[in-house]
Amino acid sequence: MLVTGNDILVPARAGRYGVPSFNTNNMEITQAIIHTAERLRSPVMVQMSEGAIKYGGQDLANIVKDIAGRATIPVALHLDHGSSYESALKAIKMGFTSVMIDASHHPFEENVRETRRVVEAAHAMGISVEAELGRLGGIEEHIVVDEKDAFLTDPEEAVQFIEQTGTDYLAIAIGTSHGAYKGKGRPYIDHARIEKIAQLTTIPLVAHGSSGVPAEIVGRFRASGGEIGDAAGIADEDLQRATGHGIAKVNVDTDLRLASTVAIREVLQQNPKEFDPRKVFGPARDLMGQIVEHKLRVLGSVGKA
Ligand SMILES: O=C(COP(=O)(O)O)N(O)CCCOP(=O)(O)O
Ligand SMILES: [Zn+2]
Repeated sequence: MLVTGNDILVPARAGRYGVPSFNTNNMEITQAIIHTAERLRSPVMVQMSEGAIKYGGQDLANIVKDIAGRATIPVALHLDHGSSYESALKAIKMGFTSVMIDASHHPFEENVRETRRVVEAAHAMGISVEAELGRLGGIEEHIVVDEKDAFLTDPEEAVQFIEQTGTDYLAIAIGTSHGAYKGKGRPYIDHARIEKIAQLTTIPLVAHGSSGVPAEIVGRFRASGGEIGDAAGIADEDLQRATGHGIAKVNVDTDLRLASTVAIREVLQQNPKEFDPRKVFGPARDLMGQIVEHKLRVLGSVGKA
């Protein structure tokens, strides 16, 4: 059933498990996410960025809402990285049940103002809100403190921000970053910072940039003709530690992108005569389903629905 983000994330924070929020850009990705979560009795969030809305629009939102609405598990449709009040309102009109306003690149006061505006409007319509404080970016473990503090989320500021905005959940910068290159080797995650923020706050916390970029998928990506550099993702153990300390929403996009591309490349390479799209997109859906299953198990949300 289609629910709000709070319906999923408040229990997750209380239960000290994480719920993945997977990005979607088409029907097969959406099916892989929701059908796998339903099979494993897990709540799940499906998110569309502004790029996905540009690409699939109301058609794609309707596919997500329809599959979510018929599912027997809680599913939220979330706007990822909404860049403005207008973008958040547009998503709510499209039927999203959770919206992010990402004003983290603005100074604190402006971020508060922008976020509070969206919170007031969204709450009036029963929609949950995610905001962001601090800026994503991989950090090298040896990085000097003041530089690291320059963009990681300050725990005291987080308390102020939540009080002043009323946001339902908060994306925090803790060393993760978007994409396939999250640092040299195992990215450094500032667990002390997560635990400090969790001690001072009660709302669900969000980790962006949480794809694992599994070596096996990267190897198959290369073997099937893909070009990718020194890719690295977030270790499962880091996610498990973080979800035990307040992280309730875990964003994953890159892993699904890599898996779908690997499956498509492999099918076309091994079957040069193939041109039935179902024979190409079907295996992509299956491999993405395996990625979804792994994440649900790592984050501990299996059986929570
Ligand atoms: O946190 C993440 C993804 O993290 P990941 O790269 O580690 O999967 N996201 O919010 C996904 C952002 C996707 O935006 P766009 O559709 O514009 O490319
Ligand atoms: Zn993100």
